[in-house]
Amino acid sequence: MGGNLALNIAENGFRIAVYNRTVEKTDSFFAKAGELADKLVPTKSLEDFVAAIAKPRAIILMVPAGDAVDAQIEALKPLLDADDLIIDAGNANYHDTNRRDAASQTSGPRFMGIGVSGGEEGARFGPSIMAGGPKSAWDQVGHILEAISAKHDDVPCAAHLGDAGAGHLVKTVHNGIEYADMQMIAEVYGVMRDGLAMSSEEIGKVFETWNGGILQSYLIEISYKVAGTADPETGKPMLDIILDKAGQKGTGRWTAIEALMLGTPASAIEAAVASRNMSARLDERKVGEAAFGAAPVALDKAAIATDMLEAALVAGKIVCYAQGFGLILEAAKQYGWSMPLPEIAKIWREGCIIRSAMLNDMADALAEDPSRNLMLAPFFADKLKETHGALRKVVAVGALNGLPVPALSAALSYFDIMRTQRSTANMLQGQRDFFGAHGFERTDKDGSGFHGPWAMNTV
Ligand SMILES: NC(=O)C1=CN([C@@H]2O[C@H](COP(=O)(O)OP(=O)(O)OC[C@H]3O[C@@H](n4cnc5c(N)ncnc54)[C@H](OP(=O)(O)O)[C@@H]3O)[C@@H](O)[C@H]2O)C=CC1
Ligand SMILES: O=C(CO)[C@H](O)[C@H](O)COP(=O)(O)O
Repeated sequence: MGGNLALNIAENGFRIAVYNRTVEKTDSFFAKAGELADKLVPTKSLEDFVAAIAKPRAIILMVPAGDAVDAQIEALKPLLDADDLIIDAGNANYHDTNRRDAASQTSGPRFMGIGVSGGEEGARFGPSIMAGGPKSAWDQVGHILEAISAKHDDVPCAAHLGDAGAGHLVKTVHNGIEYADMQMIAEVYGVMRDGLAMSSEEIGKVFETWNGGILQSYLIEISYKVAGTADPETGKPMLDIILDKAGQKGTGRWTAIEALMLGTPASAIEAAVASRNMSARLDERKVGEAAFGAAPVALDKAAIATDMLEAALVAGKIVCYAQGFGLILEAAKQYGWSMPLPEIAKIWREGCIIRSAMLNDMADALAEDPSRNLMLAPFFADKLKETHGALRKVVAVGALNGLPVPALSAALSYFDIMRTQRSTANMLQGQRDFFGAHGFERTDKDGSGFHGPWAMNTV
């Protein structure tokens, strides 16, 4: 990622010094830089690297999140001036970014956290960039970040979103949405593979068709490419060769943790994280299959049409984005960050992993009213009215036939709960008051702290 960002910066006309702790990697990177070599200054020590940069310096770190970032900051600090700027462009936990931002304000150098999305290709040719930190830092480097970012109709997909960890929080939620979007695609893949006995190639063709419609997105595009690719070694579909154990580096989990901490619902994202955790327990799943038999039951071909799966995905996707934007809104309130929601939707339209046609409509809907639940914006409310029946059918057919659809199911439950005024939480409040005298509000009177007659009944 770091090497590709450096090449992107060089290609946009900025001279850039580069350093990697493994010197041979810097040498081979420089040797392969071709005509961009003129704009690159390879260095072999941190001292040489710092000396090669014009003051006030701006340094981008692209190393694994956590201890490596702290270690790199500590190594750089004695070599830098107070008005120099360190930019952490990795997938940092935003609480770490808040901490590093606070520390930088007492002793310098200045600090900025930016989220970069788009994978290696995005880093090289135009990622989406979510920046947080002091406005003065954005004023120093914003023009470079905008130049290297992806463009949507010539508009840069890079923006300053707020102070301290605001950029990394938005990148984390981006990844949480990425997890849910990917999981829901995997779930409809499962219905087609195990329920409808479709081949990988057939499923790939369905995804390809969907990519021409409302679901047009990078993730649907790569899904049809993954489904349609054969293993060069065996000639079998790649999907039949890839082990069904999903990895994760932590950003999806951080999103779920953050939602729980902020008390905002992100159930589709939580289901996606839990699904990756379950997928990783292959040994336990083998024992489970031996004990109970595999869950999936083949469906009658007429039980579900692929159009219905497409509509279910549309509904699920709207809910998952509504939850993601709701989480960003809640964090913005908590930290007093500006967090321009329409701007966030706009910078996700190109360059990043969750780029999709729907983000255009989301940007418009959030511009109308950023604090409204996205599913209530007229455009998305109409889409949900058209598609929630399909979501219900897919979840029901899945449940009845052992085809797990946890993220779609979580999305449906959220939709049903959030459109129902009278929930079942009165029972929870009654239980809480019974065992702990926690008190409740009444439907027929103002005020709080009312109690039921339980003590009397149990004496
Ligand atoms: N891969 C992706 O698609 C994306 C990754 N990211 C984020 O970007 C960051 C980098 O990821 P990526 O490029 O994929 O990772 P890589 O593992 O490919 O590269 C990591 C880099 O960090 C260096 N490094 C590792 N540990 C240390 C350390 N303790 N001190 C100093 N340098 C260290 C490595 O040096 P050496 O070569 O010597 O090992 C290498 O240059 C991560 O935070 C990741 O989450 C963000 C968006 C997308
Ligand atoms: O940030 C990214 C894309 O936006 C990275 O690709 C990220 O590492 C993917 O997350 P995970 O490894 O947990 O699936």
